[in-house]
Amino acid sequence: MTLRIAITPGEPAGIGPDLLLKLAQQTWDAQLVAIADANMLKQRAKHLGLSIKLIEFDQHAAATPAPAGSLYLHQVDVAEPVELGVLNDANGQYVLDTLRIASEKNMDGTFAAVVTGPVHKGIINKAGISFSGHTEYFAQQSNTADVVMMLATQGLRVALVTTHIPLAYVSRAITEDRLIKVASILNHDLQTKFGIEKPRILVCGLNPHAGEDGHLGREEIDTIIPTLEILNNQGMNLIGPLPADTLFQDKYLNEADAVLAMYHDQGLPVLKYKGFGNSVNITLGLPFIRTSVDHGTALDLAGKGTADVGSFELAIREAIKLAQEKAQNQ
Ligand SMILES: NC(=O)c1ccc[n+]([C@@H]2O[C@H](COP(=O)([O-])OP(=O)(O)OC[C@H]3O[C@@H](n4cnc5c(N)ncnc54)[C@H](O)[C@@H]3O)[C@@H](O)[C@H]2O)c1
Ligand SMILES: N[C@H](C(=O)O)[C@H](O)COP(=O)(O)O
Repeated sequence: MTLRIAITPGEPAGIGPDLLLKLAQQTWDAQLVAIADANMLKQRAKHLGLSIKLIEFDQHAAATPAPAGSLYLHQVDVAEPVELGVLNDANGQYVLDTLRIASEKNMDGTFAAVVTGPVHKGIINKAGISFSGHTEYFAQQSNTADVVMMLATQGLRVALVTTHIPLAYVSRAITEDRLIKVASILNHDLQTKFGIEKPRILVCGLNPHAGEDGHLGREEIDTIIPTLEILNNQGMNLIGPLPADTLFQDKYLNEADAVLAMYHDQGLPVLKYKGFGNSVNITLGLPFIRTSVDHGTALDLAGKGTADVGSFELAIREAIKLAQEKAQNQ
């Protein structure tokens, strides 16, 4: 059975459309459907010297993969013409509309997964729409209280307790409740989506040297250690809290299935240093499959044809793989 995968190229002035057009030059083992503006894609293809045939998406027709050099399209109009590398808040609503449609059509079963290209959070907010990231947006749209951001590259998976919040709020956001929910979703999805029977998860402390017995902060003693105890008593295999500056060594990572970091810039710089361009962002805990790139809009590279397709390609491959496994298990 051919599965349908929604693709949102993201910010139209960034590299998302370039990468999708490049990837549409090959054939895929799924029906990829771009949710985007046709004229914007055609103009970008022309600029990049790529040939592209856009095929109107009909969800009632049989799902078939597009031939190389073509792409199924669900039309969403940009509000204003797109200038390469130049953000325009008039198109903020367009970006959000592509995400809303992808979400709705994953929820109703039209698509088996969504792969998202990079969006610019700032310009969406400048357009008057409160937006902190796809992870939070899809959670809200699907009425899911708790989801987990996990990025994965060869040999390393990093999941986050907190995502796109100011650093000043992180300590307050690390509660027993949040830790239990995040660790449970991570543990469950490592078992069900990645086939790991009893995941071994390394948990970072929040403070330098995991708080140094309370001398450098008390979150470990007051919240993290007691919560890990509760979860380990329930059968999980959580190791920590460990000092985040030294846990990212092969001798620890080789024995682990994932690292749980307390906040965005504790875990992701390590992951991206190891695997930028070869990593995938997966939202765990959603009622549908969502993968994404490991990079942003790279406005400096839009239209140049030099942006690396590696992460977008991996995100599509991972979405297809997860969707095929889900279909087989249903
Ligand atoms: N998945 C997403 O939607 C996502 C992910 C990360 C950042 N962002 C957003 O992107 C915007 C810009 O963020 P940023 O400047 O911190 O990060 P960025 O990833 O856009 O750029 C950082 C650097 O990496 C380079 N780079 C990025 N992608 C590349 C690629 N595919 N090939 C080669 N080089 C690449 C850029 O040229 C730049 O030098 C922000 O609004 C941020 O929130 C979105
Ligand atoms: N935290 C992600 C990263 O650094 O790659 C990125 O901001 C995208 O997050 P969403 O998938 O929630 O938009």
